[in-house]
Amino acid sequence: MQSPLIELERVGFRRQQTDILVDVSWRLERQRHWAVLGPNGCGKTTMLRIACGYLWQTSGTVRRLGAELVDLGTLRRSIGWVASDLAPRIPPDELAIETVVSGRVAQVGLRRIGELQPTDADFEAARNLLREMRCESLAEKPFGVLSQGERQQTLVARARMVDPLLIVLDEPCAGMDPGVRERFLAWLEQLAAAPTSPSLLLVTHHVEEIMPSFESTLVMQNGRIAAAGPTAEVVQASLLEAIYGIKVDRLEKSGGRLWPIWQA
Ligand SMILES: Nc1ncnc2c1ncn2[C@@H]1O[C@H](COP(=O)(O)OP(=O)(O)OP(=O)(O)O)[C@@H](O)[C@H]1O
Repeated sequence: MQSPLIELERVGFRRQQTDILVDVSWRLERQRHWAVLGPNGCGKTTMLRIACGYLWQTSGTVRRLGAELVDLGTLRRSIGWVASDLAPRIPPDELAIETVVSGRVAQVGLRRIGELQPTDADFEAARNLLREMRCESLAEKPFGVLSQGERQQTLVARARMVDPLLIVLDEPCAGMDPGVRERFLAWLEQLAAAPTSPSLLLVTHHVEEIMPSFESTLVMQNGRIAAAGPTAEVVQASLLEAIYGIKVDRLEKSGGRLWPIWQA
């Protein structure tokens, strides 16, 4: 049996006399998709940065790709990180296809790469990815003119250039209007349901963004795991009320998704 992609065992993270993560134990199996929920500042990003080897825990054990010590190069090629701090760093005049190709060397801005010149094969691979992900039409557009949804699609394609085992999407729908968001989520669901998809971790503040293929959900509160398991069991009105401190009138199911109706 293959080892889990990531295993956290009683992980803690402490900074400036403050416990940011406490006793976090969680396991991400290969080819599973998880959603991560939790109020602002509860430790979601910190936990994922530790899980992906961008930050080191101050207590507990983390196994990435089945080992406590993994070569950082291997780790970077195995995990794609798509977060809001990435898009502003992409040169606006860079073509989307170039942005995707830049994922090959995990560097932002293809034209700054210098010695590591991309090959025709890299461009072909990038174009194939965009085609497979049904966004080939973006290829020749400058990154700066893409919509929020198209930017996220391009960044996911970029993350896939190294054929990662896992892609982390940290609030990918932030700032999207409802139409852009729904189109992006439909596209994400197609990707998640495809047999070639890497594991996907979706951090979100909005329960309705948890698409049906995200069968598991992790909920954090105050640096601890409040619940983790099958989405349908974990995402309950009582839990949402407890973590967000606001009444839920009802939780409706539509299109395989859960939609909380918050009480005014
Ligand atoms: N290096 C650090 N030093 C001190 N405090 C930190 C550090 N990193 C994170 N924090 C604090 O830890 C808490 C958790 O931050 P984190 O970014 O993980 O939360 P989050 O759940 O991702 O929040 P959001 O939903 O707002 O993005 C926050 O209060 C943050 O200010």
